[in-house]
Amino acid sequence: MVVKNLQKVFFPGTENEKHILKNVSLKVYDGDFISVIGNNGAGKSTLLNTIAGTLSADAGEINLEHHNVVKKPVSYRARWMSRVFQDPKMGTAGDLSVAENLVLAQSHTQTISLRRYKKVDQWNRYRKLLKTLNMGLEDRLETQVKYLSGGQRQALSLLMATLSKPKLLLLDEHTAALDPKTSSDVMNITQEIVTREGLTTMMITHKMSDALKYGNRLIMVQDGQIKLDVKGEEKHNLHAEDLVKLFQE
Ligand SMILES: Nc1ncnc2c1ncn2[C@@H]1O[C@H](COP(=O)(O)OP(=O)(O)OP(=O)(O)O)[C@@H](O)[C@H]1O
Repeated sequence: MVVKNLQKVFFPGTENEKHILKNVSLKVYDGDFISVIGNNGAGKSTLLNTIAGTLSADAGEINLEHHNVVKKPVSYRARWMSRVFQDPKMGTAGDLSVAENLVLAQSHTQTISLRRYKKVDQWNRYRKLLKTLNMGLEDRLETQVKYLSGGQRQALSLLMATLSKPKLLLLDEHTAALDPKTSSDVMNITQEIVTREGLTTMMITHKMSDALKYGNRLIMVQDGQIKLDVKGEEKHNLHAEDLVKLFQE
């Protein structure tokens, strides 16, 4: 994905006019796993929202799979993108069972009927996939999702978001609402799925330790611009204190 000169202005032409994305350009390479950090209000979610299409950009380009999607609706971009939000309830349907949720996620790219999901091969496939999450969900295929814990539900959201192997996975503080142990479990699952499927991923996090530990690349957004963009060895050599200093500049 290539983002070029992306701009977002809230309340244009009024005294409250706010330039939130100031000509942001970013080249995301296939297989990049990017941690996105930055102060509250820096523009991280706005960046993800304009990429996903839930917010329209005021100027700039977003090139995805050789299409400039900047003016395309969310539904058009959704064929290439998946997203997991902070609230585990956002990515799953509480009144449907675990299996039914997986059918819905699969029907994103394939025609599959809710009535036929119990076919044995499908059922076994789901069981196998759920087992990889290590959250005991493989034995709860018929449980309504609203009865799962936040961690189980977020792990399921992650599985659903990645079932159709998106070209871009957007994680918007997806572990922020979880307790430390569950958050760490969900991060490990994230790492495993992203690596196994080779998914290109952008993950907003406020946890410096996660930003440093996970992914091959780290960007810091500050005041609507990309202040830091490091990868590989350079990222590996960064420490939390370096980031804290940058936050204060
Ligand atoms: N729909 C909106 N209308 C007006 N202002 C908005 C809107 N969405 C975000 N903003 C403002 O844009 C700025 C950037 O918000 P954004 O949510 O992108 O920041 P963030 O870096 O994700 O922050 P946080 O870490 O707190 O989630 C903030 O000042 C916010 O108040």
